[in-house]
Amino acid sequence: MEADLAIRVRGVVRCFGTNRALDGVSFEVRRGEIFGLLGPNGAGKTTTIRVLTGQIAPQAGEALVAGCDVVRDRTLLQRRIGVVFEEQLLYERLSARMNLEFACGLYGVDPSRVDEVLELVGLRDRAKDKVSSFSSGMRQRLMIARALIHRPEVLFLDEPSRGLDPAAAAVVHAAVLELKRSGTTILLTTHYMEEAEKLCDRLGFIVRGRVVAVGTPLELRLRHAQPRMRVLLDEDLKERVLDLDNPGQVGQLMSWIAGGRVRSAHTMEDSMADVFLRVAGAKLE
Ligand SMILES: Nc1ncnc2c1ncn2[C@@H]1O[C@H](COP(=O)(O)OP(=O)(O)OP(=O)(O)O)[C@@H](O)[C@H]1O
Repeated sequence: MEADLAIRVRGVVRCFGTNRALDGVSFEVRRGEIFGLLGPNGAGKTTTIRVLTGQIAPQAGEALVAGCDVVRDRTLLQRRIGVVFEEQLLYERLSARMNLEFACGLYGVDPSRVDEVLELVGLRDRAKDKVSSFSSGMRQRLMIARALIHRPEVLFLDEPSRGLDPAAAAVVHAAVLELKRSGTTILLTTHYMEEAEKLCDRLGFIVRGRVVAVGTPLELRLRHAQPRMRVLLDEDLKERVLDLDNPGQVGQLMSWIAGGRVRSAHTMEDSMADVFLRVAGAKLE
């Protein structure tokens, strides 16, 4: 695998019965980047993570993660990756510190690592508190801390802000960015487009088990965004949205301007959700 790649996925297929959950997934993640896999419910995000973390085997294709083949080198893979899934549990009646010391024991890591990971996720001052007193955001950060105990090269986060309010999500985002600074490669899944755009260096759009577009948020916008203009006419003050790629609509706008009928005209920026829908829609047609 090329030295600057942390993940390389080629043509991965995974079926559940007759359902092709992954239908030839291919993408690459560079070392040290935050890569976001974006897609609607059932697109195959969680299944991709389960394949890349060695939990289920692909039926075709290959995937390399942190230099390990996810099928042949599963044991070594477990030492090189960390995973946070929604359904994972913490020990509610134990303190944050004890949860992490327990994880140190599992991985044979010196307990002095606990303070480092607590610091990374901003939970050092809550170390002694029982998990049962933690908010959802704090639990999420503790799960991230636990996944980091053995200094994984690649961290997988499945829907890291699912169910969190914007303030709690922002704290989780800060922890993810801090990790990136420490050199960890992060692959996260989400269906929150705006969050992905803010947090990720590059995004992959996944639709029906295929990665249909990959790029930086800016690249995806430049490639797929549609220039539009919001126009208000003097006569009825009703807002009209014009597609500037459509010559007929541009002609219409010119004639309104020439006739002195335009009260105001503003260009509109597509949201990442608009960009996604355009790419996904084109692939589904
Ligand atoms: N263990 C399983 N058994 C049967 N079908 C499964 C299993 N896991 C996933 N699937 C199916 O595979 C497809 C992809 O599911 P997956 O959970 O990967 O999607 P997702 O993109 O993570 O969706 P969500 O955003 O809802 O979590 C879906 O059609 C799902 O029903």
